[in-house]
Amino acid sequence: MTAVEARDVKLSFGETPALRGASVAVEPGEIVAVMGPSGSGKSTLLHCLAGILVPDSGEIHFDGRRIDTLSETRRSVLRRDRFGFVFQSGQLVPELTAEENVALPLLLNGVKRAAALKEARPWFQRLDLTGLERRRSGELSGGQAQRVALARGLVARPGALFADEPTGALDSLTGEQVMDLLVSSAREEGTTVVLVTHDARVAAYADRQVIVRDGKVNALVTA
Ligand SMILES: Nc1ncnc2c1ncn2[C@@H]1O[C@H](COP(=O)(O)OP(=O)(O)OP(=O)(O)O)[C@@H](O)[C@H]1O
Repeated sequence: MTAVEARDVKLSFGETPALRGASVAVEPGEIVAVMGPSGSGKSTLLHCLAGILVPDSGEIHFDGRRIDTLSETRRSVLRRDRFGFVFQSGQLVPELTAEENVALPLLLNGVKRAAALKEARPWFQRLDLTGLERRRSGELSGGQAQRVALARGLVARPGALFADEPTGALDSLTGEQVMDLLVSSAREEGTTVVLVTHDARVAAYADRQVIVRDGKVNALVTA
């Protein structure tokens, strides 16, 4: 059984076809990098796989279950309970401390504040963020903020982590540190990862790379 799968997915924004029959199947625990030129449909594919966008046709499956036919409410519950997300930058809540940001998915899942913060704290050591628990996002470097975002993406032990250019705003050394930690944490947790990047060095951390071109996944490269 695949963990995350798109079958012949088509999606247009008005007159613009973003996906023209995209298929990809990700195994449980696999880390797949989605590469391809700008505008080829990478983010749209990620958003379809994560149940954010609903394709015009085709199917999306998670853990053997079709998810594109679920209601918006059920998809949003699925995203909250089973998926983690890391985006390019700026996605921490500025009013919250770093540890509150990490605890956020647990709080949204109904975990009590003290218990959520207790679960959040070990991630600071794991992701080399010790001492930064009480800082707000404005007081963190770009790399620190991305590691906080990564901790937040993984804290609720999601079945799948969806990352869209998670190192896009970082210099290459900082980006590699974030990727190292993303890959090692995902492997320890057995989390399936779908990662959009146009950086070949970032994609090299994945088990497998797929290339999106003109809205189709038309090339497979084994890393
Ligand atoms: N919300 C939207 N409304 C209209 N058109 C959109 C929207 N989102 C994406 N598109 C169009 O769909 C196509 C695919 O976009 P997408 O963002 O998936 O590409 P991408 O490969 O992720 O690009 P990039 O690498 O530049 O982020 C592009 O032609 C884009 O202009």
